[in-house]
Amino acid sequence: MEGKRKSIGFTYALNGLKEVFQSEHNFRLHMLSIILVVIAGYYFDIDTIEWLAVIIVIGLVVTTEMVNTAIEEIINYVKPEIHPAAKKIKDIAAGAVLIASLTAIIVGFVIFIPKIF
Ligand SMILES: Nc1ncnc2c1ncn2[C@@H]1O[C@H](COP(=O)(O)OP(=O)(O)OP(=O)(O)O)[C@@H](O)[C@H]1O
Repeated sequence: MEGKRKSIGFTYALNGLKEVFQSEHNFRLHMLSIILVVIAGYYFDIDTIEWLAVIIVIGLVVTTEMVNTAIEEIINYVKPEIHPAAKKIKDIAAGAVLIASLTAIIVGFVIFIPKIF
């Protein structure tokens, strides 16, 4: 019973991933970037620590993107009209995605630039 409830919860979580993938252009771009980074990781034979850094920033970007999308959905649901508070909340959530993405870019540069040149 407990196991079944857990698997239903997992199905809902996967459904959330599918929702974001289908509705968010940015999320699909992030997925493409992840595929390219993983290919680059294998190509340049990065070490274990470098893989860990790559995996952590990928998790950070995907998580913030999903939380940002959930926040946007909440605002669109509770405050669909124009409101300064709605703007502030969405801008802050978008800022979190920007910080996560910049962190990922910096980590990517630190790992791959010395291997390319
Ligand atoms: N209800 C609102 N009231 C005031 N400003 C809003 C409102 N909804 C959106 N905005 C402004 O428009 C920006 C874009 O919001 P929107 O909901 O379109 O997200 P988005 O840019 O489409 O995000 P994504 O591309 O991740 O879906 C917000 O960051 C905010 O500045």
